[in-house]
Amino acid sequence: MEKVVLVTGANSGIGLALCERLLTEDSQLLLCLACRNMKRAEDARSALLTSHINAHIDLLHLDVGSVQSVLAAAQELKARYNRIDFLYLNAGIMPNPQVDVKALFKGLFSRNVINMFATAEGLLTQQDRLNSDGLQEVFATNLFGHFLLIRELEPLLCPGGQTSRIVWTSSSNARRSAFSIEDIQHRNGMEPYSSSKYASDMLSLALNRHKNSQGLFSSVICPGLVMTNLTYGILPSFFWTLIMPIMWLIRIFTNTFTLTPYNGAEALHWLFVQNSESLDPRAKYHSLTSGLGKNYTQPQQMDIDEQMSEILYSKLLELEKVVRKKQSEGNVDK
Ligand SMILES: NC(=O)C1=CN([C@@H]2O[C@H](COP(=O)(O)OP(=O)(O)OC[C@H]3O[C@@H](n4cnc5c(N)ncnc54)[C@H](OP(=O)(O)O)[C@@H]3O)[C@@H](O)[C@H]2O)C=CC1
Ligand SMILES: CC(C)=CCC[C@@H](C)[C@H]1CC[C@H]2C3=C(CC[C@]12C)[C@@]1(C)CCC(=O)[C@@H](C)[C@@H]1CC3
Repeated sequence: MEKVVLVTGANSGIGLALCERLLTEDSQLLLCLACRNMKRAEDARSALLTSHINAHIDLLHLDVGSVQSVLAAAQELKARYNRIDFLYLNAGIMPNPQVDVKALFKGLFSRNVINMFATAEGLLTQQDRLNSDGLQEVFATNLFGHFLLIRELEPLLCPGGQTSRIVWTSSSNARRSAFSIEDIQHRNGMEPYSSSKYASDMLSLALNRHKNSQGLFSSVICPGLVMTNLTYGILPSFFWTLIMPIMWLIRIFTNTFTLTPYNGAEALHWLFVQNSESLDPRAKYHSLTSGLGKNYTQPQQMDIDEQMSEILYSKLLELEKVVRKKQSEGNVDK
């Protein structure tokens, strides 16, 4: 039976590279590209079809940052498919990033330099805003929209007698100290990206606890530092051009500088070919590239508190109720 695979944020960067790799791995795949911009989705589909002429590629309009769009997309998916084998939750944003140049230079001459290049700890802040649903945009896009999608797709993800898999594109930038259980949307801080990725790590653990018995397994990965639209948005383009040779040089010494989307998608692809029983729910699977350019995947234990992940899960369920109520009231008003 052909596998049904859905990828969010599939039209560029790591998501698009993943699609390319999945089609090479399994030509029978039924691949669905879930994107917020249909022109970009069409272009991605055409690009994939040039190297995989007979591939079965569907498109779906999905803005994960919008409650209404997630609910409509889920309805459409339930009409189209009777199960989903793999759900890759890859769409993500890092709006208005600011690099702390002083901390960068200080870090360059410290013993922490390798960790700084791997995680950007202490280097990055972002300016977030409220979206039209009244949610913080980074939280809504990177975490909550995906949570709502999972909840809506439960009938397709837990069909009974079969296993399904969820894979989150998280980050090594996910940090416990950037997250507060009192402020899960990160309304009050300057590191919404780090907070949202830490929340996705915790949610994955909670999902495993609640859903493994129904055949649903969740994992998280970090693609390493990859040059994509997201990273190009962090510094002016002339600066990237200037430091690109340095980046490739650093790559010889740090395996986390995967740099290309193909390399960054390594752990996502690796998980596709693993059995669900062999997965560790507490591990983050890292895409790594050696100095000689060899790709591999390595698990690393996550710094997660079981109890806090359970509280986060309950808070997300509560928020789900609130947004659903708001949504149905909005529909009645129309
Ligand atoms: N690049 C890196 O070094 C790292 C990236 N990551 C994570 O990898 C994932 C992919 O990012 P990357 O490939 O780097 O960057 P890209 O910007 O190339 O890809 C992000 C994708 O997400 C889509 N997207 C953004 N917002 C929404 C939305 N509201 N609804 C639907 N789709 C949306 C984008 O669509 P559109 O083209 O329309 O904007 C795009 O297809 C992200 O989750 C990111 O956090 C993690 C660690 C490191
Ligand atoms: C090479 C020199 C001299 C400067 C570049 C410095 C930073 C711009 C760069 C250092 C570490 C990078 C990094 C990311 C972005 C760019 C850096 C801050 C990420 C935060 C990108 C998104 C992620 O999710 C992380 C895993 C990356 C971690 C490292």
